[in-house]
Amino acid sequence: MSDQPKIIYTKTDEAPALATASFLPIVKKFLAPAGIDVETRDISLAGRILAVFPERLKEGQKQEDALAELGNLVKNPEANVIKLPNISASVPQLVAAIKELQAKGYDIPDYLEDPETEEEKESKKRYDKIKGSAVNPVLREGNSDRRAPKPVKQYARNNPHSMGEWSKDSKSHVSTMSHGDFAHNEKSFTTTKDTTVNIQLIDKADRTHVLKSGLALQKGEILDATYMSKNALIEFLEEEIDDALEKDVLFSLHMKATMMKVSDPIIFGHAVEAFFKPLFDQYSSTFNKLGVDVNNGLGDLLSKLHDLPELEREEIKDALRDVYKTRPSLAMVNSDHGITNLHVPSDVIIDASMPAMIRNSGQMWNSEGKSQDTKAVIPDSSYAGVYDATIEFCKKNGAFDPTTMGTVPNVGLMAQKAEEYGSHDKTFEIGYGGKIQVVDQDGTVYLEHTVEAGDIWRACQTKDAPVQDWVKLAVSRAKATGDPAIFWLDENRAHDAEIIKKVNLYLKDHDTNGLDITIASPIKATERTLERLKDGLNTISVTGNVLRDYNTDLFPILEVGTSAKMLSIVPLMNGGGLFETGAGGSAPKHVQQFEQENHLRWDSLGEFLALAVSLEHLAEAYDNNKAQIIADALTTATEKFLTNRKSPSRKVNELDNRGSHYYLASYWAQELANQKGDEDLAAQFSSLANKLVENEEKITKELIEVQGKSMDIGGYYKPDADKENAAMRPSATLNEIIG
Ligand SMILES: NC(=O)C1=CN([C@@H]2O[C@H](COP(=O)(O)OP(=O)(O)OC[C@H]3O[C@@H](n4cnc5c(N)ncnc54)[C@H](OP(=O)(O)O)[C@@H]3O)[C@@H](O)[C@H]2O)C=CC1
Ligand SMILES: O=C(O)CCC(=O)C(=O)O
Ligand SMILES: [Mg+2]
Repeated sequence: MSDQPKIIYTKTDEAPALATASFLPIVKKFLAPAGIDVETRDISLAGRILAVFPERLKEGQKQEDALAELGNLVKNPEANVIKLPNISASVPQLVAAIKELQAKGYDIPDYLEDPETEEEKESKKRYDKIKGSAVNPVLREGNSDRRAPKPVKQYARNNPHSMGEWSKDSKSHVSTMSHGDFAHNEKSFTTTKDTTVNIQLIDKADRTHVLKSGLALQKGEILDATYMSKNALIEFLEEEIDDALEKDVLFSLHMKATMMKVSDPIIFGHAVEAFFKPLFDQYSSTFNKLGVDVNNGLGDLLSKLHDLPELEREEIKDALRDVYKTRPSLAMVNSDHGITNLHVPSDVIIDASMPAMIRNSGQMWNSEGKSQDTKAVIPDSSYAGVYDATIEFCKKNGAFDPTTMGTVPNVGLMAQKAEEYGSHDKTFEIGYGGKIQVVDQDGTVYLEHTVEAGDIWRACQTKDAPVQDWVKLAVSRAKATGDPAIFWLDENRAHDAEIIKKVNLYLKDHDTNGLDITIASPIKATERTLERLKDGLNTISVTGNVLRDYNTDLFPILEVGTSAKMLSIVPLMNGGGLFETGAGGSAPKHVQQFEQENHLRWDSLGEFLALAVSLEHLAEAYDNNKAQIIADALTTATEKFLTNRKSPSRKVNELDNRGSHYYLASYWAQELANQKGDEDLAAQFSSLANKLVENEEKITKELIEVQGKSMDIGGYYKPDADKENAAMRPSATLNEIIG
């Protein structure tokens, strides 16, 4: 380990990046007296794009590959990284970021869906690595421990967020496939030796197409493979579109096109085509000529129509209007601007979108901006049952009550790209019907499926060491809390059956005396957990990677209103710490509001919580008592911050993100000035505390006065740093105190 303790604070995108411009100077000021360096690394979407085209950029434009550097660091015991949410870019977002950078004078290539020259192919390859969820899987060299800290729960109990009422007659429901999907086609096995396999397709003419070669598998690793049948999917979508019309509910598709960056955009594209089928039947050749890519949503089609002569364009728009008349209403992302659920694949992301719907009485927004019962279409049935069970529970029991409900922390299997979220390089849209095989060098076939052209086939890996670490983490959380822990695993699912064997084996490595640790299928686990939750009881959900993602938005959003208030720790397998700030995303809607009226409603509570645990980790690793005292003071200050309700308001001309940072700083300095554990620190912080307290009125006035006007920070994906800093630090008085 190096002598100098260091915390890496990531620079990301959208609302969290704005918040960083205000909060980071405060962090640096408070950590310096303990000799702690705080360094930033740019892993924003724009930063990651620039980092991969150094040969095309001028000196001064080039950017280090910070993600690669951090990817190495997290395998190191000295890693201490605070990770804010970043954009997991869908193609429309990636293209928009490229355009902005090009306009700013960066000579980077276009993103071409169908590259022809070698150079174009190479550019696409680099962009495809940046696309989707490309940051988190690289940094997450550990499993996930996410929970609502006690003061956050207490705050929600005392100040409950709004919860939409549930009616027994609600028509809202989940629709999922009953055959032909990933869940039903899964096969799985555990390797008994280190080996290398190929994935190959033998077509009906007996030709062999190697889809992936040299895939290394470690002894004890679980490999599973499955596919989504294109025909079954389309049949399902068509039935559900008709059913939504008949039941008079909104049609809404819920996917994870960002993390499942290869499979889910294809499924999304099929939904767009199925929904607007009459349009595609009539104009498919025009759309082909225009290069419309349905996987990028209706938005892509509409923007490409601009390339047509006016007459032709208007004809198609009329035809589109006619289609809407014969279809069920679509759930809207933004009814004011006519943005539907099918416009952009990254607008409706299942982990956040389903809980938001459940919190809103099971309803989504229609084109008139009103709430309406909804059919939530989740094609693959592997995990859809969790939402179905929750919705049915709410119909029966009414909405949960945040003042009395319990809590559901999560211990998630995540390390080393576990399970589905690491499957992209092994996911293929099948070109020819035939047999797809996973085969080793000796010709032994481990897994085999018969597939048709257009099916989506994928393989997932789950290494053994992460499973051992996950079981250990589950036991340690169960011990620390005394709460029951349920492994959400379905013995009837091929992959889960392999995991269950390991769980039973590795539980024996631990003293589980007196602990309540069980295994139940996701649906049964949901039902049991919800019963307990309603009665004010806590249950740890121990899940695989996808349910980790789903549950850590679902329960927090019901319990405390948002997953931004979660403590989200990734104990790295090699001893370092990755501290994620909250469990949610980068809140694009907050940036829109900020640009319109200079009010940022982003709540940095997740950053405060992450910083405190990062400091505790550092204090222990470096035996640095000052760091521990600063961490304790931050924890107490955060509690006071909650009690005094200094979180940002949603409304303009009230305390926003920046004002909330002032209060945190003021409480933090007061705690440090008053503590007795380190006189030196107390002396250093006492004048700072006095200045912050004395200037409360002046500072908050300065911070609120600037609001109400539009704000331009010179870019969306790559704002102008000076403009951003000026915008996020508008109080001259506070700036002078913080320095
Ligand atoms: N860890 C990561 O890096 C993650 C990244 N993402 C990425 O983030 C982007 C947006 O994803 P999306 O699914 O819309 O989810 P978000 O979590 O960004 O937003 C959903 C809503 O949650 C509320 N919210 C989230 N965070 C905060 C906060 N700190 N303070 C107050 N409210 C908050 C907001 O509600 P309201 O509008 O009502 O204020 C927001 O609109 C995508 O690009 C996605 O890929 C998503 C998840 C995790
Ligand atoms: O990495 C991403 O794209 C999203 C991550 C996420 O939603 C989560 O970890 O909860
Ligand atoms: Mg998530």
